[in-house]
Amino acid sequence: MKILTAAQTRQLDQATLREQHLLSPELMERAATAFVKWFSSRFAPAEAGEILLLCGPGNNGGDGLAAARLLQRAGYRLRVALLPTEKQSADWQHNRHMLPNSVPVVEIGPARLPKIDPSQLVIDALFGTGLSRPLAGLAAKVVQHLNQAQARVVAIDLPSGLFADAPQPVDSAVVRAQHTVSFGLPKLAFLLPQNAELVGEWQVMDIGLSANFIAEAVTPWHYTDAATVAGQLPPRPKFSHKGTFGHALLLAGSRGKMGAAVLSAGACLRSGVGLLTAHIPGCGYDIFQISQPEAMCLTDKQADFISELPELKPYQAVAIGPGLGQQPASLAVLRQLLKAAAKPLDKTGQPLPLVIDADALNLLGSHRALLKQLPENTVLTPHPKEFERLTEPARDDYHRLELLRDFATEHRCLVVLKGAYTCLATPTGELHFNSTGNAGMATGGSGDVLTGVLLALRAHAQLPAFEAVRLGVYAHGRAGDLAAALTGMAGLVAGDIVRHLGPALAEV
Ligand SMILES: NC(=O)C1=CN([C@@H]2O[C@H](COP(=O)(O)OP(=O)(O)OC[C@H]3O[C@@H](n4cnc5c(N)ncnc54)[C@H](OP(=O)(O)O)[C@@H]3O)[C@@H](O)[C@H]2O)[C@@H](O)CC1
Ligand SMILES: [K+]
Repeated sequence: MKILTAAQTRQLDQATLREQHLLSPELMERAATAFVKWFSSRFAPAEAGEILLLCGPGNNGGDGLAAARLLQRAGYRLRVALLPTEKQSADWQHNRHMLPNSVPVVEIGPARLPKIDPSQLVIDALFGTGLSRPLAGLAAKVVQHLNQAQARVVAIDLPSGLFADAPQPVDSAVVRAQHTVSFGLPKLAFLLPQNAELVGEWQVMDIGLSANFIAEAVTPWHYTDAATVAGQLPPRPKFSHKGTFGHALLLAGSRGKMGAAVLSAGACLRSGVGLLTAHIPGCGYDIFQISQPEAMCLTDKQADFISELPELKPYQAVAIGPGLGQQPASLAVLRQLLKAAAKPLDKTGQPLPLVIDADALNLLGSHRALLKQLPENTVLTPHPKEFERLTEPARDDYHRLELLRDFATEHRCLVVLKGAYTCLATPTGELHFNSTGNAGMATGGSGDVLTGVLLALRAHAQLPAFEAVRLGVYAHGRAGDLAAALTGMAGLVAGDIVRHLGPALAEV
């Protein structure tokens, strides 16, 4: 699914009207109907009590007025407070005219701010994608008044005052919504941690916007959902054997961190790899062989950390990093690996697929000259702190996305920036936000599991690099969601994610 800018969203609106021969109030009616459908599925009239609808001057306010009419017809009680302005949009005027007289309407003034109880349900239809500057004056005052009231707020399309696709000036007034009900496609602002408390829980309602326009729209931003990855995992042919799905090598573990190697290996095995060999420090031999009998095991001459790179010929993909530690000898192994992987090992001429995680990323961060040696399409899986070590501290979430895009294009690699809506940056500068996963996955070992999944999918001969990583990120999150449905978020441990990888991959 694509994510468009606010400007593209307006063009999409117009394209839909032209293509479907609609009058613009008809599209607004669709939006309002979709909003009311969501609203009534969430709040019964008795629970909602008297709803306050805050209404701005543009089409967002128009959506609000149309929704007010539909809600009243559905048995809800409400009052409307209008933000005074010189001009209102044509569709606003149409819907103002259509609003029955039985709905009380008042005009807001500096000395006439609407009364809001903490228990009140407020619908925010002040501003949407047409926001052209930060809120000031009376509009800002209304937003501050609303936020102070600590009422339950449902925003139409966007929390008012929030830019859909651009950074927010510090201290600008933005509605804090518990729910945001948007139309057509998700907005970039919804996916950034800095906006989480403003947007609340969000959903996108389908209002039949032009599929042709969306297909042709150019955007670096994408959202990976179930439809995106459906059918992407190649079927396992009847006459396949374990060689068909690749032989993966995992370099992981050090004294006290063998769990990372075990989890990563388990995830790799559960993600369809043909064969897995792990190269681990000597101290981990019993731990590893007992807990992962399906994997083969090579032990390093060092007991506590990895100091040797095995012969790479047998392998179709290599992952390095989980629980690795940052010993100079392990750095030397990373160095040798990058050098060896860059030389094509087989007749395809492609470099050996690599997945780099955890301490291997930290080693890259402290020896940045090595970044120049990353083979094309190497997969890096940093969390924000690890990413900062590879680049620089980000001023805000938008700046971090810029850094991410620049890094992936400069080093021609696939970077998986982990977090809520994990963002995959590609060598061509696309950013793909993932839809699956939950806060229960913010737990030790979760990243090691992801590395194992990606290792398996990169070893798969029929999956191109980008598709493999996008699918792996999605399946990892989905496995976390399936696990959390059983354990709850607090009770979730990384091993639960491993146990649900099979069902998650079966779904796609
Ligand atoms: N596209 C779609 O798919 C669909 C879109 N739909 C709906 O339309 C919404 C977008 O509507 P919209 O374009 O009329 O913009 P909206 O946010 O209502 O405000 C514009 C007005 O606010 C003003 N204004 C701006 N900033 C301001 C500020 N800081 N302080 C004060 N004033 C400010 C601005 O004035 P100006 O910038 O011209 O000075 C103008 O008067 C969208 O969010 C969705 O709800 C659905 O109906 C159908 C499907
Ligand atoms: K709004």
